[in-house]
Amino acid sequence: EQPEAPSPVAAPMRDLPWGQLNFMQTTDTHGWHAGHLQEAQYSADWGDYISFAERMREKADGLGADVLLIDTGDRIEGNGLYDSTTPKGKYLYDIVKEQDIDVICTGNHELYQTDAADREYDATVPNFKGNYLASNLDYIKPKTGEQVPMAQRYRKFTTKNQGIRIVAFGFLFDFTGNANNTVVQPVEKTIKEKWFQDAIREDVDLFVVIGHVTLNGPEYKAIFKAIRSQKWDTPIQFFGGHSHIRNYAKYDSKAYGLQAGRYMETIGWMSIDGISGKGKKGDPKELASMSFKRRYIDNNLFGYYYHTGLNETTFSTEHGKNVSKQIHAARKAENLDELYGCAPKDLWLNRAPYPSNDSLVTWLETEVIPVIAVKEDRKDVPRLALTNTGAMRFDIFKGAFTRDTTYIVSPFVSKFLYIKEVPYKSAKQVLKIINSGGDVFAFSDLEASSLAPPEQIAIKSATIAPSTPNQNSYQAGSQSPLMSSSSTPDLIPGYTTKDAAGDDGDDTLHAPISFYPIPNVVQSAIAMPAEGDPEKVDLVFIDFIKPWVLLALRFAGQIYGEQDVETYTEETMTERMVDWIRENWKQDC
Ligand SMILES: O=c1ccn([C@@H]2O[C@H](COP(=O)(O)O)[C@@H](O)[C@H]2O)c(=O)[nH]1
Repeated sequence: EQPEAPSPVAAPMRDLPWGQLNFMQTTDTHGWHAGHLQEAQYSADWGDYISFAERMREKADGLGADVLLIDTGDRIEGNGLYDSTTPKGKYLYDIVKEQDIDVICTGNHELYQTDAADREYDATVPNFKGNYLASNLDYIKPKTGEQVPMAQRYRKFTTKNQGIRIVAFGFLFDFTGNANNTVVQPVEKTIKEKWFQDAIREDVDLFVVIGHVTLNGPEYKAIFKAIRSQKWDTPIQFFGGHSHIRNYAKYDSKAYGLQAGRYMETIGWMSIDGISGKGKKGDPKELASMSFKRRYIDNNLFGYYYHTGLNETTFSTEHGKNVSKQIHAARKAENLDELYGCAPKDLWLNRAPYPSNDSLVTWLETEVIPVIAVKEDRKDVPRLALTNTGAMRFDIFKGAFTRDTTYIVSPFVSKFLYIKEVPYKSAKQVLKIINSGGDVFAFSDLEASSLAPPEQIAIKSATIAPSTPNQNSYQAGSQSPLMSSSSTPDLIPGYTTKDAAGDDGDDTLHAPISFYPIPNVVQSAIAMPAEGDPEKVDLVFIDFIKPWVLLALRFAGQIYGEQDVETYTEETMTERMVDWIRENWKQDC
């Protein structure tokens, strides 16, 4: 772990179930490869994860079992380690490549910006040659304009110890927000292609479908149906991503899906037993009693010690230690701990109700945007300024707000745009129309709900936890074996996942935390007349939501097009937010 990371947390644990074939999954890491430096529960870094994987593989060799590593994309955007450098990801690609990942694919974040997609093709694909799969994604070469597969479409391989024959695919959900140097082909279309139809007819022991795809979305349903149409009985293991949650799905008695959360908080663990290997047909009795089991591992060193049976002296491998050093050197070189201001209290993205004093969204809407959404030559013009809430990615904790925190909270490069002098009666309807996300958007490609943070895709209503101990009351110490909850009153707050297999998936017992839904967009009314409504306003909005704003305006009776939209600020919202923090928060925490 990084020297500045807090010590891991003592908590009751559940063991990992082992099978013939075991998987470890990361997804939506978003550059958090240094781990969480303000949360002890998730404080292990990518170097520790490398040590963990190496130790688990040693253990598997001893047991004659196999361990495969999976990563399902969105490795970038959302942390200073990626976003603070020029070019972005100056150190990240070399850090990520140190992990020995068996099957890896692309997320939507690798594709929003042209340069990020270029780097994916030029660095990550060759770094994981043969293991990087792009079943429905093409890249357009900048020099020739030639459209080529981003990486190979699928992979056929046999596991080392059990000789399990696998065909693996790597998908991306039907994403449409990609820059124009990539082409995402809808999954429904891809599964009709000859190469896919041939691949699902291969004689294998297991299909592994990884993807930056939610487990319960239409894409995996279609792939499951396609495979089952040819192989009614072959086991299928899906790995998902994108919605940032811990999740598990059952498609049938031999087809399951796992999704390992977000931001290096979770390492997903999946074990399969009763599978036929070494090309054997398998004992029908054994096959009938196949078992699929899952765990969500909290990413911290004490958990890693617990699961490997090792300790501070014996756990880390030289390789893992070197990668931790590499991360530390990168963080220092980029001065990621530079203090921008001291947050006076915790501000929660989803863990406090909106609106409320503890809501990060309320803070943005009422304190920050009214000050930063300003264009000097129009500063007195009444205006409505809108941003999507998904532009914010993480909570702000009381205390140091650093260069690193900036990108953790707001990594995007969006600027403010505006449409001049929009009739107020129409402009004021935009917020409501986008937030209700109703019929207006039903007939377009524009899902209004995708403007909120991704966690909200899966969780629609508030989950209110009974009062939990203060997070700051963490006690460092060693983790103890699982005991009944009545004998462990001091659980620390964290994930208490309920999924398709029940509520015993988390490796660490936590006290539950609350989750509150937030709107898709929020609005600040600025420089409004002291009395009455203005006739016209400038409608200011973050560039990411332009298509939604134009459509909502149309529904509100005003036809505007691209030609009517002008630049409002030269700086990004993130840059202006940092200026606000420097000016408004103390410098001495
Ligand atoms: O420029 C951008 C890009 C994305 N967003 C928000 O992020 C989510 C997607 O996040 P995932 O991690 O891929 O799930 C998108 O729906 C937007 O809400 C943004 O605000 N600006």
